[in-house]
Amino acid sequence: MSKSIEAIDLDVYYGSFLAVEGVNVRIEPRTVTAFIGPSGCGKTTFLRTMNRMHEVLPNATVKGQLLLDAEDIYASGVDPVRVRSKVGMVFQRPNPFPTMSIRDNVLAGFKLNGIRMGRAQAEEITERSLKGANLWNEVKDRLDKPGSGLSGGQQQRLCIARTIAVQPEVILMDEPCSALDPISTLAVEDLIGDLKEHFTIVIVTHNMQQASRVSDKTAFFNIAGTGKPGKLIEFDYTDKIFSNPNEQSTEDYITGRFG
Ligand SMILES: Nc1ncnc2c1ncn2[C@@H]1O[C@H](COP(=O)(O)OP(=O)(O)OP(=O)(O)O)[C@@H](O)[C@H]1O
Repeated sequence: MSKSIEAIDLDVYYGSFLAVEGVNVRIEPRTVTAFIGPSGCGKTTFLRTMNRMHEVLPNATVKGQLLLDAEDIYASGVDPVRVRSKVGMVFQRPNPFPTMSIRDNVLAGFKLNGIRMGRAQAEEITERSLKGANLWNEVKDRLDKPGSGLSGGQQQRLCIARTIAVQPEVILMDEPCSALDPISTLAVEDLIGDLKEHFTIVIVTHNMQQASRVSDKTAFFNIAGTGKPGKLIEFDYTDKIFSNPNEQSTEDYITGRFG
């Protein structure tokens, strides 16, 4: 079941430094949302608040609310580990566990959480997740081989299989194609289109073509200068952002005038 995400007056800090200020945004279930904006405007920082990864850093804090459907994930008593099992994350560089087999990589989320399962269930989850990541046909005959033996694009799809294996509701992707060649990038972009049938997806990207190809809505973040907080400037349908944005700074950014 994919879920909506809503930020209400969200401020994000590293110690006393306010990195992102006053974000209000509502992301609908089963949509793809792209975060765009110049370097340092807080895209990754905000993304990492959505599964409570931000607070893993010392003195990193958040003010405001972040609702997953109706539940504030920052309310007292909420277990961040449970949040992270519902809100999965795919990183810039494919990071399969190098010595683990392809199968064990897919099942790693269960093993790390001490969840045991029988062989039949393990096989079922492996096949379902690899099919869901458009990787099954390429690896079904070598499930016992190490994940590190795959190409970069295959490794990234293996990481996506590992993420969807635990059946999250939201998938966060931080520049998931920046380390991939154009063919692998297209494979991952196609996959994102398939995944949104089941998941709510948020993707940080520096690639304007990619944002316009894969996303339903786009959030443009900007920063007034070094040391100033990043802010969400405009959030709208991707077609609108790329054809007729409301804000001059959005237009300047997407037409390459800065950033
Ligand atoms: N671990 C950290 N400690 C302190 N400040 C940080 C840390 N990570 C990021 N920042 C600061 O927070 C601000 C936002 O950074 P962030 O990486 O979120 O921006 P971004 O928009 O994702 O940039 P990029 O497009 O370059 O990845 C920047 O001023 C950055 O220097």
